[in-house]
Amino acid sequence: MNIAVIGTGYVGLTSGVCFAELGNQVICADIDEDKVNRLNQGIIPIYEPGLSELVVKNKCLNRIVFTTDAHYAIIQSDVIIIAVGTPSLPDGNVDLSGVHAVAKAIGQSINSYKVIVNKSTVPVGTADEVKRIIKQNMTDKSIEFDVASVPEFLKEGSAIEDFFHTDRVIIGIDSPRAEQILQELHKPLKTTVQTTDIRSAELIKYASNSFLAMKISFINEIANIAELVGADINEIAAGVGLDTRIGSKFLKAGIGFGGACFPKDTKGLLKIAENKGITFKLLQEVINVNKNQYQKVISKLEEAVDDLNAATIAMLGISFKPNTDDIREAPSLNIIKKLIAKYPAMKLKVYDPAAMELARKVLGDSVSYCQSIEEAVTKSDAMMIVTEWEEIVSFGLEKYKELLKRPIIVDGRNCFIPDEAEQLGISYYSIGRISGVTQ
Ligand SMILES: NC(=O)C1=CN([C@@H]2O[C@H](COP(=O)(O)OP(=O)(O)OC[C@H]3O[C@@H](n4cnc5c(N)ncnc54)[C@H](O)[C@@H]3O)[C@@H](O)[C@H]2O)C=CC1
Ligand SMILES: O=C(O)[C@H]1O[C@H](OP(=O)(O)OP(=O)(O)OC[C@H]2O[C@@H](n3ccc(=O)[nH]c3=O)[C@H](O)[C@@H]2O)[C@H](O)[C@@H](O)[C@@H]1O
Repeated sequence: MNIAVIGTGYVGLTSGVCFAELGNQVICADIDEDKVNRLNQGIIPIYEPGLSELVVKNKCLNRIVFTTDAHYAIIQSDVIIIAVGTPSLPDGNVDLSGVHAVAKAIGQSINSYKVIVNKSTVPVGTADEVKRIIKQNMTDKSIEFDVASVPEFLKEGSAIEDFFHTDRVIIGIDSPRAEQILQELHKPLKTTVQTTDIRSAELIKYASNSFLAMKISFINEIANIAELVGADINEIAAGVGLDTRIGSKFLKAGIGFGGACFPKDTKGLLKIAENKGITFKLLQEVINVNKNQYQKVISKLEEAVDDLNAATIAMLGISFKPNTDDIREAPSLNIIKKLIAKYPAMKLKVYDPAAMELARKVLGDSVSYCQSIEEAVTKSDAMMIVTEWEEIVSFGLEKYKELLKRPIIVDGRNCFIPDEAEQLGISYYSIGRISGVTQ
């Protein structure tokens, strides 16, 4: 099948190259000239395991090309996937300007029957708007087209794995002709395909992300109770998760959810409801709990270190989760901002296996950047773990103890067992567990 993907970010690039890998001809278009130039040289603009190899392979096989020319991408293709960003506006509503711009471009360029697939996360009713904008901009009004909603469920850090082994494909559609094409396109994924009406598909995406966010805020609230009553949140999550009606995933307590999607999509759903006169109080609380959760590591650091203004603190992990360089809405940024404001003389040494370049752009010279865990931790008065990268966990408690000036670890991701830290003489503070403080 000939496919155009408009918007070559985390979703567009991943789905574009995965559809190419399945044997389709894919043209990826993006307005970011620099990104397209780099992709044409085989340079991948994001850190995503396995992505580079797949792009290089499919470029060599001439199954994927990158261009800034959306017109070219549109006229060459039978299926056009919209995968542009849909960030939050200051009032929490969703910024659809990118989606609208693509719809206009499709209307202006459409030359034959196309299926337009919206993969961006968009409020209910957007497919209708896309249809209207395309029609408005068509010169030959006799050309037929269909609009579908096929939301994306991949996670950053495991995007390729998630694409090929997704739990489900949701096809929101109102035309048998388009449905057949999209069934055919997704057939090689050998997964459950649910076809539904377009509006339900659009809402399935927000409901899914908000439900997962709710699980995280719920377990974080239980963690806060566990800490006060002397229980262990990891044990609790394991026990609760054994109930298959609840499930064991997304019950990891920590410093709250970040990233480009949960914070944006929970706010987005709140607005979708509000615009229909509904106050989604439960979701509002999910957001409220998350807003405070990052402060846990700060209060624990304050408890552990007397004079933070005179201290050198190592911070390990900046990305919003491991295996990505994405720092959008990362809890690390809030932690850093707050610590700097409260303790202007504190020396903050940061290290992340992949996100240093992006962090530098956002944080400037407000922190010291380190090339390695060793550099960050050596002679620091305490360290914080903010992202549970494998490199950071496998470094091991013994080595941390050896390098730190004072053996204090504030772990926002529960990477270690408190008793083991205590046995090594480390003052270990984690989330939802009794702190193994040694004097
Ligand atoms: N990042 C993720 O893990 C997931 C994201 N989503 C959703 O997918 C959508 C895209 O997200 P990301 O890939 O993270 O965004 P991104 O910000 O990484 O990429 C968006 C791309 O679209 C390009 N773009 C913007 N306007 C354009 C236009 N008019 N024409 C052509 N290109 C244009 C930008 O230059 C950028 O390269 C969002 O709605 C997001 O909520 C859904 C599932 C997973
Ligand atoms: O719409 C999207 O963009 C995507 O959003 C999330 O994917 P992603 O944001 O990449 O990453 P997650 O693994 O979901 O993690 C999100 C945040 O929640 C946190 N988290 C996750 C799981 C958990 O148990 N505890 C927890 O604190 C992570 O540290 C991270 O900050 C969803 O998991 C994807 O299904 C969805 O497609």
